[in-house]
Amino acid sequence: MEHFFEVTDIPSVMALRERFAPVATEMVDLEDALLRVLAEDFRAPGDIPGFDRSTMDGYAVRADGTYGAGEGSPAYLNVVGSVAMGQVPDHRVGPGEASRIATGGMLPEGADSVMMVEHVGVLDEGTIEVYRSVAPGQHVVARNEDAAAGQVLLSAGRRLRPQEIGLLAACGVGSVRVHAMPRVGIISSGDEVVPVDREPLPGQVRDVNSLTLAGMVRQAGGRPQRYGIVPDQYDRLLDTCRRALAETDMVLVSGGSSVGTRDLTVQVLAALPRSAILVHGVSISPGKPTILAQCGEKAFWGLPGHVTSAMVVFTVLVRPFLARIGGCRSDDDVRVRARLTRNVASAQGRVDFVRVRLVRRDDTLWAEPVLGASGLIRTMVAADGLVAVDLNDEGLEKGAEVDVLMMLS
Ligand SMILES: Nc1nc2c(c(=O)[nH]1)N[C@H]1C(S)=C(S)[C@@H](COP(=O)(O)OP(=O)(O)OC[C@H]3O[C@@H](n4cnc5c(N)ncnc54)[C@H](O)[C@@H]3O)O[C@H]1N2
Ligand code: MOO
Repeated sequence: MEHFFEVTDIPSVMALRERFAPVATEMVDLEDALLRVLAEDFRAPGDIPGFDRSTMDGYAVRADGTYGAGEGSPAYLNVVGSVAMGQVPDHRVGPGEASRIATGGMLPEGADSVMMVEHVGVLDEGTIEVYRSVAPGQHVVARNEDAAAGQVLLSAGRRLRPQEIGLLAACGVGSVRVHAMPRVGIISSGDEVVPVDREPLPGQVRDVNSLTLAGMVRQAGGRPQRYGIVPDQYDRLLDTCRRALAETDMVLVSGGSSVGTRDLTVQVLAALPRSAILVHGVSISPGKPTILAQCGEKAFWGLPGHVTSAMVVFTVLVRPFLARIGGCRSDDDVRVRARLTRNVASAQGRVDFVRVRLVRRDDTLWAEPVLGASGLIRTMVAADGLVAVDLNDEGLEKGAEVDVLMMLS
């Protein structure tokens, strides 16, 4: 009987991440920093906005001079000047005084709040009456409210979204140190696999995995590098794997990861320079025949050939490793809560990943299992995410609340 591999559970695979160090860093212009991973803590170089700033059109005032003011008992203030936008006011505001100010203007010395123009009556050029009271700080953004000088605003390992780029821009940063985008080599293997532009003969299939995996690498902030399709020949596979290993930071080879006579991947990975097989078989479904080798400092994955299995393994296992070598310390996973539309059966001793489609009905988000073999790409096309049925569960019941791990779009 064919000896099958020992399986490793998901937490044990995840613990292996620390064997792989983040890739080098580089400086990029702020304009090119979107979705890159910050390589060092970023501290505010000064207070932002740097001056007390009005958030309304109106009059800069001293709050204590407005206390008790109302429609029937207005407070009277002398207008001592106007604040020009983008300039330091040339006057101060004393007791019983006010200064005209627009949204974004710098508060004159002495003023601590802003009275909205709607709550003011102009009596003459130099006098207003105010019909409300304001509290100190009302309608004002303080000089260090966005950031105080020296404060750590962004920690290393953070993926930069448009708002983080905006914060860096507000701090006057023109370029920023980020981790390089990890290069990920992608190899498809199998005598039956043909390029997408070729008409498959009976028994052949077009190469799907090169494209799906390249797309997922990109979504995860990596740079895919494709090495095409290699037939089930030891020397040719070894040669291509060696080249990919030398030229990239992590490699994925799909197909041939199981235990069939032509499943060469594990032998090839074991023959790579400074290689150790860390995992051959993971207690998940789909995706059990997954291999993880360490070749020198780099991770080399053997993914199942089945198109859905390869995508599930990427989502559940490879992506966290890619995040790690990309220097990312935040969890990029997006999960939503939903209720199952039907019972889901599962085997004990492995984590089953059920593909689900999300449907909103009666104000409830429902997860509807998508059925079909793991060799069918249409099941992934129909799915919005994955629901994990735990190692010790025999299944989940209709109506059960579940976490849906979303496939990124
Ligand atoms: N006796 C057993 N047989 C199998 C087991 C098992 O436990 N015992 N596991 C099954 C599972 S689960 C999977 S998944 C597959 C994984 O097998 P391999 O990783 O060795 O993959 P292949 O046999 O090479 O291919 C599987 C399937 O996928 C197609 N394929 C391969 N590459 C591509 C590609 N780039 N694009 C599209 N389709 C691809 C290939 O033609 C096969 O149909 O093993 C089971 N067997
Ligand atoms: O792992 Mo296989 O991927 O169950 O289809």
